[in-house]
Amino acid sequence: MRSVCTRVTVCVRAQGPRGSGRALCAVAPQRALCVAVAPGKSEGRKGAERAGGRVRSFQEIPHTGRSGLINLVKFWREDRFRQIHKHMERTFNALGPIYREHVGTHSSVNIMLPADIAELFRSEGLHPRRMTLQPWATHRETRQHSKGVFLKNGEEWRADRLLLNKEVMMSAPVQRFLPLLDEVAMDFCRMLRARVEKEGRGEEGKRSLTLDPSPDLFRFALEASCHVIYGERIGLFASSPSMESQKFIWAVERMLATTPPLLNLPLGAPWKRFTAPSCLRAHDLYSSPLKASSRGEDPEGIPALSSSRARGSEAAAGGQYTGVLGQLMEKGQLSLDLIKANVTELMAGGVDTTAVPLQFALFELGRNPDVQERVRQQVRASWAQAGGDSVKALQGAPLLKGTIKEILRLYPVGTTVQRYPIKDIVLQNYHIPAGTMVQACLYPLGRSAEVFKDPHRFDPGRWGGAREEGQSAGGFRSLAFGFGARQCVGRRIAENEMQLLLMHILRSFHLSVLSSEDLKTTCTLILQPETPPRITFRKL
Ligand code: HEM
Repeated sequence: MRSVCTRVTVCVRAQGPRGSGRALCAVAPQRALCVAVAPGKSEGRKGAERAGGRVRSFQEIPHTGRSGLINLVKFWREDRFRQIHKHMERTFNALGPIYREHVGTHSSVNIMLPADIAELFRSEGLHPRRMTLQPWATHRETRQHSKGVFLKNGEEWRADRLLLNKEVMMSAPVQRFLPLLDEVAMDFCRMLRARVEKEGRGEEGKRSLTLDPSPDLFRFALEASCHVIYGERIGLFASSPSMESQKFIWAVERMLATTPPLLNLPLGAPWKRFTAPSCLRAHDLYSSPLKASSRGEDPEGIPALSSSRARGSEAAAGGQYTGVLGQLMEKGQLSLDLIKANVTELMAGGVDTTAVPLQFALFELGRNPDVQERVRQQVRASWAQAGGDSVKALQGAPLLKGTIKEILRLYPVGTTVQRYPIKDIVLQNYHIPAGTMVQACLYPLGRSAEVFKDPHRFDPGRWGGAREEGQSAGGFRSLAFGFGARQCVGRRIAENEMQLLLMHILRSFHLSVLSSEDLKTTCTLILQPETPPRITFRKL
């Protein structure tokens, strides 16, 4: 063993509301400490070969400090939770492509190279237990979660997930809900155009306005999710949303706000806040359409949504699309409790996950005018060819898809994807026992020069056609939505929602930013800008 001076890293597991393997909050204390590093630690596969074919033991994996307790204390004291992505990047640079972390009672093995990630996913690892967000979840379940009890990807989960996939992942339902997303995206642009015209500067018809679009993007994502999930608009772009919509928005906001603390500390104060009367009311309200429909009576408080149920059956009879909820209820294959759970999870997972990458996308397009123009040209050509049909136009503009992939490469919403291999595996020629928590670290992967040519360049074209980097070298480079049976169930909603919005924005506005400095980012539940970027929208 040799030893090098590096910073100690501490991590804790914090699974996201999407079951998304929001993996780590970590800390790199400022004081440099000496940590043991195994031979060959930074030499990757070459080092492994030099070990003479012997598979090295788990203990030999380079690590960031042995005492979980000390690490945990430092972790809290130094408040490094928020810089976990940067910390991981630094640690890989210091220790090589695999390292262990130990904090409190949690430990993980971290990897970042596509070949290792492929090996991990092929090993059919178990997924961290899907976090139970529903208000009707028992406290016992949450305790189990905190103790690290994990469910297998068992039959019950799989059956539930396959039914859900039929409503949100497969091509036929996606084609049916695309117009719903498109309607919201067009409304967003209409609203923004009116605002630029009213509040902007410059001559009429060419005015520009600089603003922080994050609150509007949040409203867009919430409105779009509701439209797809409930088949109903909640009126967030209306000049004055109805009282019922306001209550619903409040309920969703409360649910989103009270969930994150639970993920790290399921017991104690955060749990009390989560179950506090006001919050429970929020949850009740939030799920009341379902509760009421299960009682066979009109739900109180949310006429907009209750009427949607009534209209839903009429619409269904007329062959109209009734939203994911309507479809699940009509088909009746899932119990009402499971429908509630899934709808809650879709709502919890579907708002900031898309609103935040859209902030990054507007920023990157704004600071890369040439790229912006290339994407716009393609969008315009495709729009003209599609005769103004948004859904067809999307297909003819692959740079939009490339833009989203590129944004998620540079700014992955969840910084890691986690698995527990069900059998022993070998990574970087180290033995990894079954049941070890292994994390694919997406932020360092996306910014690695070993994996991407010129990784800091924003280049949506790198994902297109023959040049597609993700494919050309064996894949496992674009993993923001996870992988396999457990991949993000909202993926098709998210991809299409973001692409449609960007398409309409690029048709309507030229984007620029005041400063092209890199954005400072922070990792709370998801990776986001420390301060939302201000964007200048100039009417085209
Ligand atoms: C850019 C947007 C998004 C990203 C990057 C993202 C990312 C992820 C990731 C990494 C996972 C875990 C996958 C795995 O472990 O293999 C996940 C799971 C999940 N996501 Fe997303 N997500 C996004 C948007 C959404 C949206 C819009 C929804 C809902 C409409 C959603 C709902 C979920 C749910 C319910 C799960 C758990 C699935 C399961 O375990 O069965 N996500 N997401």
